[in-house]
Amino acid sequence: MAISEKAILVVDDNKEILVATRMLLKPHYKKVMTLDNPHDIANTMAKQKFALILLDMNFTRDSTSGAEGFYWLKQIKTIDEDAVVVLFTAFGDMSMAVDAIKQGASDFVLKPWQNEKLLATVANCVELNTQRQTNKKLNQIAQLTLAAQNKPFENLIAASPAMEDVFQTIEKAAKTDANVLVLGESGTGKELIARELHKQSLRAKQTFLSVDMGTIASSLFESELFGHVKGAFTDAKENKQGRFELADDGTLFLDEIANIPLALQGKLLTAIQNTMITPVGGSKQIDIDIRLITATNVNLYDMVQSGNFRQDLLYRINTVEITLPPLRERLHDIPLLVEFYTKLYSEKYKLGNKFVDDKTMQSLIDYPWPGNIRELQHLAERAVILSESAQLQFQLSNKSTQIQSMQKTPNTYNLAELEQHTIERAIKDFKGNISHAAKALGITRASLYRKMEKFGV
Ligand SMILES: Nc1ncnc2c1ncn2[C@@H]1O[C@H](COP(=O)(O)OP(=O)(O)OP(=O)(O)O)[C@@H](O)[C@H]1O
Repeated sequence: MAISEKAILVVDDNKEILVATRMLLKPHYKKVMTLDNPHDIANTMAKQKFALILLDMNFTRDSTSGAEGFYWLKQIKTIDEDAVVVLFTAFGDMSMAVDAIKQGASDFVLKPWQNEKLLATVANCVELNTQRQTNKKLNQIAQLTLAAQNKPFENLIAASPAMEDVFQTIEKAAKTDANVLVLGESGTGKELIARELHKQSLRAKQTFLSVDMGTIASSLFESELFGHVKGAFTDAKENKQGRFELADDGTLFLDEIANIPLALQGKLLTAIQNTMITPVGGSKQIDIDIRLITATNVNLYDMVQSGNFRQDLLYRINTVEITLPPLRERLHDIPLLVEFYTKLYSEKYKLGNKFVDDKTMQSLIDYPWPGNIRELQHLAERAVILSESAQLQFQLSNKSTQIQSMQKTPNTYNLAELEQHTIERAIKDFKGNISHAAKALGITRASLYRKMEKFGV
């Protein structure tokens, strides 16, 4: 067995015992210290961290009660609550053993001991100490991560003046239960803002439930939002709670709110107004208490004008409105975001330190970022993976070529080129609304994003 680096302390007033334990343990543990006076425990513990303390129960001659052992056990635990202590005595009995464990000892050894047994007990307890230390470290890391995540604006990178108003509105609105509508182009961070509002709200410890209305088939909208009862329709084999009920007491974030069909908009309005829902096929109303945050990259006011969005619903959901500026209007943020994501992906893929030279950074600041922060994030990830040196190269798509290619149908039979062209055309025709473009293309939003990434659209 390899010699362990761990330190062990033995405390006993019988010097023969100290010599015997030292001889037994020394071949296995690098540091074995002994004390014949328990009053020296505090000083010794202050100088050295021990993986295990073997402690005698009875220090005064003729004493058999174990009271002294319990006293010193308590002192050790006061100094270090994680200390692993094994008590030994010549007069032990089971009830004393149980008491010792209750008071924080990890194990109990009877004198005279069998060498093998004592070594096994020591090895087990040293392992216990290692586990305790690891768990403590993990807990600390988890707490720090949680604290970092819960710090206001911790995950939001923004230093540009254009974002100052946004942060101020979040601070004012978060603590109220007001409904918030977040507007902004695709990829500007609307969901992140919704999460920030929740994090700073009085509901922070409750659920934050995000529902992307762009990915739910319109025939399932009502059941997804309000739930259904068994037998309500062919596939309704069980009662199912809807998103409103699942988010009860917390925050419900409805992304791509413009995708809700007119027929359901009235039901949504009633649910918000009455703070009650009725599952599909059910007759019982259920009270709900949610904070509603909605988001869209479509101009809802235009939709109201064209009769595609109910004005009364718009006025219900937009008590507070937050408009996120596109990245091209947040020039100060571009270098910060580039650095943030470069570091993140270099660490994630363990690719060492990467950097962006001034000329490249300037080209990133000048680039119009049609896909906003999502695009920057993807390009940074790709640059980190593909760059052969520490100096990063970004593959920015050329906007003018893009616009030209959008206008002409390519004279080719190449399927990939035709696919790219159709995707670009759909995005253009639906004015950047990814949900609508994906729907028209007959694919999901996630798959459209993947294809956009692949073609550098
Ligand atoms: N201020 C920011 N700092 C760091 N990362 C950000 C910031 N804003 C957005 N991001 C990142 O950009 C990506 C897109 O953000 P998000 O999904 O919130 O955008 P969105 O506006 O909701 O997009 P969509 O309209 O397509 O749903 C996410 O990975 C998010 O973490």
